[in-house]
Amino acid sequence: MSSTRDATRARAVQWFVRGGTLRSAGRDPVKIGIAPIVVGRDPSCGVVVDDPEVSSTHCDLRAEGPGVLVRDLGSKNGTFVSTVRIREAILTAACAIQVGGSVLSFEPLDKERVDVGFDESFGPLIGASPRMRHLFRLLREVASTELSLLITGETGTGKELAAQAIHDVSSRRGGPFVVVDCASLPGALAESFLFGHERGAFPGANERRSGAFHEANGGTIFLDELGELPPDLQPKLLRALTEQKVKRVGSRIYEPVDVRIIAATRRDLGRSMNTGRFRSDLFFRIAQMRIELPPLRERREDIPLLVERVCERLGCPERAVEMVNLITTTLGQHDFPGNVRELMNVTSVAASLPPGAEAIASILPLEGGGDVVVPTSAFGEAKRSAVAAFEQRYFSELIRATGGNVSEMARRAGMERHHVRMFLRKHGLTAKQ
Ligand SMILES: Nc1ncnc2c1ncn2[C@@H]1O[C@H](COP(=O)(O)OP(=O)(O)OP(=O)(O)O)[C@@H](O)[C@H]1O
Repeated sequence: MSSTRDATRARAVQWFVRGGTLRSAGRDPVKIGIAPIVVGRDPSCGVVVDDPEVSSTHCDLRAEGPGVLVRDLGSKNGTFVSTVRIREAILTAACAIQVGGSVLSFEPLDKERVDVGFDESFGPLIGASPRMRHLFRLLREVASTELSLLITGETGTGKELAAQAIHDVSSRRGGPFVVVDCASLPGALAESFLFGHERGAFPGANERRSGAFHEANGGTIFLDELGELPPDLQPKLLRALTEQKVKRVGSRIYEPVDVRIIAATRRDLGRSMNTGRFRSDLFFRIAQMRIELPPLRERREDIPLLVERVCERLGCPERAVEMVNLITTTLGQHDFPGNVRELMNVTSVAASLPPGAEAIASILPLEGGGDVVVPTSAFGEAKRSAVAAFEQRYFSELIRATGGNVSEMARRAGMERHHVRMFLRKHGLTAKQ
């Protein structure tokens, strides 16, 4: 470990999580560990509840540090913990969980130490937190299999990077890695884009074309934003995955393809399944293994390592200590909605200014600017007004720093352009100066 790292990072800690046991009538108890267990009516769920009032994917449970996190997945009739309807809750004591007309009983287990290993990277992904180190171990294990994977996580958590890294160490690394953004599939041509077409299949189809699945033959196809896949394509994709064969538009012949699927989504697909937007059979076919990339705010221990990496990349490793101190003190409470992308952008901008420059402080998304908090109003109200003041300052400063260029603002903030515009509208700010 380098001296810079010694100076900026705490040493590795062990990770303790507290799981539990879930019992349902007539079934063996199920142990809840770090991997999420879905409760629902769908036969592929980890805990199947045969009750018409239970949604196909009703809720899920997984072990976290303090206890078991239970989340309702947008079920029709709700999830209740000891008669209280919840969206999510941490269970630390024995309780009853009601789903539809059925009651499951939960019992916590003692805390268990999770073997997280010492690797602080997997390909280009880095992280020092126990959660990320545990994930790197998991990624290494699944990379050597042929399982299809679903990677979930907020924007900027490294989903695409993880998919590419898995491909790069898998036995398919000699083959292609083809990225398909399901959110921008070209309308009526989406099927042809994925599976190809025959000459004359539709107006403008002047020649026979291969699709993304043909291009990925022998390699990996990465389906980004899977939740946006148009509903009419979902059964066709399911068939392609199940049979490992695809049919070009305008053809009757199924051609074999040898492709591994990795998909990613920011959208909560549990909710999409319950509203009928996403097919549960396709979900369970793709999510043979699920990988969840945690938001940066839940693994702040990663910040120093990521900041160091940016300084190294920019060719100024000697500024790592200064940057880590600056960012951890100034952004200690910041939620990082743009996650690692946002942190890396903020660090790059700050490190590109001369040491000690006053401008550094002004480009950081300051947390209330160090204002003294006087608790004169209720917490919720005080927090709302502090957040609103922060947003106002952050976006005003961003307009100033970028000359009002929305694409640049989105890049620096680690957000989509439409989110930037939403904040500008909310605070009556105008982009172009
Ligand atoms: N753990 C990490 N280590 C190093 N770099 C990371 C890590 N996580 C994210 N990044 C960086 O953050 C940026 C965003 O990563 P990526 O595009 O993989 O995120 P994503 O989750 O796919 O985002 P989106 O949902 O917005 O497409 C990239 O520049 C990537 O290099």
